[in-house]
Amino acid sequence: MASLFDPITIGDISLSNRVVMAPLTRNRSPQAVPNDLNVAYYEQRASAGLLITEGTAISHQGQGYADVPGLYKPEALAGWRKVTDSVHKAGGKIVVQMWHVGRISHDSLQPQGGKPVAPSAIRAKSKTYLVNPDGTGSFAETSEPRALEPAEIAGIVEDYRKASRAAIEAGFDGVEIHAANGYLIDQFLRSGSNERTDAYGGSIENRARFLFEVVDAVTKEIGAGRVGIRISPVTPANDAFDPDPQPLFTYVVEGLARYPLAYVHVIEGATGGARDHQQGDRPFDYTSLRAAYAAAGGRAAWMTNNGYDRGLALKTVESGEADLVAFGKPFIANPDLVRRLRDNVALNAPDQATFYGGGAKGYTDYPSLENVA
Ligand SMILES: C=C(C(=O)O)c1ccccc1
Repeated sequence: MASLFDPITIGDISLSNRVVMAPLTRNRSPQAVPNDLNVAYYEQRASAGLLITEGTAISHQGQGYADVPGLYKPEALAGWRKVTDSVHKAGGKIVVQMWHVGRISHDSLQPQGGKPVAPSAIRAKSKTYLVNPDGTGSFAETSEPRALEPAEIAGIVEDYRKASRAAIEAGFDGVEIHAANGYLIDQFLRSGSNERTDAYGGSIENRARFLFEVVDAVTKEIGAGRVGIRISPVTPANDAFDPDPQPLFTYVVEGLARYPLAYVHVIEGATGGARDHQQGDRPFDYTSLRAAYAAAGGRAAWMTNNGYDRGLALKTVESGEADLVAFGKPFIANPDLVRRLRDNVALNAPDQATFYGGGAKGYTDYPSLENVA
């Protein structure tokens, strides 16, 4: 029977424990370039079995929020190299979450102030984070997107491939493909955001086509053992919707089973919200999802996320329901979360007011136990 604190090897990546820092957008990398404050933030949390970086844009077009990092500028890759070197020196492992936001963006953030791109020209009822001329941050309505021309899609797949190569060259142990939370790949998957009538729309197979083109390109480029993928079958985040998620995501995981991936990362319920959130007329069956993955030959580690506390995480790993558990907000406020979970020590409470934007306050100033001893 495995414990949350046991080592595990996921694909080509050996981890010292099964506590994962979930990707957390913090909007503290102006010009999309990781800086020394970001280095300190990740280094402080290097005792995690695995760090997954905040969403990191694969291209300027894939950028949807102010001050999030990228993988598409040489200076950004140099900044990430400082992060990966410091995390490795501290004994940690880190993968970068590769992100294309699709329609969850704003004209002011897009190349030449153009429209964000999406499977279809359907505006999301959602908001994005902008930095005002006076430096203050605020959330604004996402802009009306334009539908991608079929000929443009191969270029975005190429951007994922290039970003995955750049990630390895910047010292990352691997990448996570962001296929969750109503961003571009998820926009293709869900019928609520994909009304295409070409080979990328309509049937489940067609709506999943873009996802598998990305998985194919990235695993061929850096090896499947360095690739994880994040999915969120029923999240309503960013206006994501599909009335029948069970067959859709069963098809997705059965396809993922063809690749010897490092891990599959599943957000259970509404991201940051109710674990029992459902879309359509029946509760989503996560046990069946994993069973379908295994029945199709899938052997990658299974990582779960969303609203886990210590007790549920211990039970979930000990029961074998999951191999790893990812924690978001608890890692914001507890750089030494692994030690606190292991020793069953009270957690610092996160300060929601400093989640997005700003500097060290609410970012690198949360105390570790050694600071308070
Ligand atoms: C990358 C995000 C996600 O996956 O939901 C994100 C972006 C902005 C705020 C919170 C989360």
